[in-house]
Amino acid sequence: MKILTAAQTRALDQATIQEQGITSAQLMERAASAFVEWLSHQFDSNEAGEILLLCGPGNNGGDGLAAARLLHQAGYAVRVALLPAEKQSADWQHNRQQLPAAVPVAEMEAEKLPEIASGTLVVDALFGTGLSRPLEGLAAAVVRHLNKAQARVVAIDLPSGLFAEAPQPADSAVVRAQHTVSFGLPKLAFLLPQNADFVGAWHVEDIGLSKRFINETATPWHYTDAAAVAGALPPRPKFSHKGTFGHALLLAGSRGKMGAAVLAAGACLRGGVGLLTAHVPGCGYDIFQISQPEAMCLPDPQVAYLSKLPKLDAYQAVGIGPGLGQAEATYTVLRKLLKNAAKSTEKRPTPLPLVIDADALNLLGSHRALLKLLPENTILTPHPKEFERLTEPARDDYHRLELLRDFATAHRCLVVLKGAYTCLATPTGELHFNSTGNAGMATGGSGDVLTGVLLALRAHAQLPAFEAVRLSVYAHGRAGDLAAVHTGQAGLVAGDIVRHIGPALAEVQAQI
Ligand SMILES: NC(=O)C1=CN([C@@H]2O[C@H](COP(=O)(O)OP(=O)(O)OC[C@H]3O[C@@H](n4cnc5c(N)ncnc54)[C@H](OP(=O)(O)O)[C@@H]3O)[C@@H](O)[C@H]2O)[C@@H](O)CC1
Ligand SMILES: [K+]
Repeated sequence: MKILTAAQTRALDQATIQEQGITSAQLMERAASAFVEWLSHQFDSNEAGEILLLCGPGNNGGDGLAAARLLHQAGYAVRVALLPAEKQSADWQHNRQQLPAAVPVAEMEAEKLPEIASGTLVVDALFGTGLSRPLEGLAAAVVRHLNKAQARVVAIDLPSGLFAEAPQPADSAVVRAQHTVSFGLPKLAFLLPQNADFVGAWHVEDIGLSKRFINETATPWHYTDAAAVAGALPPRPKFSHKGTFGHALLLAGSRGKMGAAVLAAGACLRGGVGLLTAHVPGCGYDIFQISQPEAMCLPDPQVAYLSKLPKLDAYQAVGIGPGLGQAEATYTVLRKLLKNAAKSTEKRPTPLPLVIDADALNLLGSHRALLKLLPENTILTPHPKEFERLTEPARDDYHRLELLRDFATAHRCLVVLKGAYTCLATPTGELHFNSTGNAGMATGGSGDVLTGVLLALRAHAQLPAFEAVRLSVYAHGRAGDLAAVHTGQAGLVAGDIVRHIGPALAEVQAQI
């Protein structure tokens, strides 16, 4: 699913109106009906009580006025508070005229802000994508008044005061909504942690916007939903054998952190790899062999950490990092791996696919000269702190996305920035936000599991790099969601994610 800017969204409205031969008031009616349908599913008229709709002067306010009429007609008790302005949009005026006289309407004033009793259901229809500057004066006072009340707030399209794709100055007034109901496509602002308290739970309602316009409009931002990955995993041919799905090498573990190696290996096996060999420090040999009998194991001559790089000829992908530690000898292993993976051979004309995680990322951060050795299409999986060590501290979440995009394009690699909406940056500068996963996955070992899935799907001969990474991230989150059904979020551990990778991948497997 694409994510568009506010300006592109306005053009999308216009394209829809022209293409479908409807008026802008009819499109507004669709938006308001979709909103009212969502609201009435959520709250019946008893639960809702008297609903207060705060309406601004533009089309967001127009949506609010149309919603007030539809709610009134559906038997809800409503009252409207208008934000005074010099001019109102044409569709606002149309819907103001259509509002039945039985609906109480008041104009807000600085000294006469609407009373909002605790628990009141408030619809925020002050400003949407037309916000052109931070709120001040009466508008800011209304928003602060609303945020102080103990109200249940549902925002139409965007919480008022929030820009759709840019940061607002610190301390500016923004509505804190429990729910945001938007139309057609999600907005970039919904996906960033710094906006979580404003946006609340967000929902996107279909209002029949022009598919042609969406297809033809270029954007760097994408949202990976079920439709984006449906059928992405090729079916396993009947006459396949273990060689068909690649042989992966995992370099992982150090004394006290063998669990990371075991989890990554388990995830790689459940991710469908044909063969897996793990290279682990001597102290991890028994641990690994006993806990992963399906994998092969090469012990390093060093007991506590990795000091040698095995020959790479037999492998289709290599993962390095989980539980690795940052010993000097291990840094040498990483440097050698980057150099050898980049070399083309007769059997392998392109670089050997690599997945770099955890301490291998920290080693890259502390030896940045290694960055220029990264083979094309290498996958890096930092969390925000690890990413900062590779680049610089970000001013805010929007700046972090810029840094992410710059890093992926400069180093021609795929960077998976882990978080609630894990963001995959591609060498061409696209950003793909993942839709699956839950807060239960914020637990030790989750990242090691992702590395294992990535390793399996990168070893898969039929999956190009980008598809393999997007699918791995999606399936990892989905496995966490399936696991949480049984464990609850608090009870979820990384091993539960491993056990649900198979079912998650089965959901996205192409059917023939
Ligand atoms: N996308 C869709 O598919 C559909 C979208 N629809 C809806 O339309 C909404 C967008 O409507 P919109 O363009 O009229 O903008 P909106 O947010 O109402 O505000 C504009 C007004 O606010 C003013 N203003 C701006 N900033 C201000 C400030 N800081 N302080 C004070 N004033 C400020 C601005 O004035 P100006 O900037 O010109 O001074 C102008 O008067 C969209 O979010 C969705 O709800 C649906 O109806 C149909 C389907
Ligand atoms: K709003």
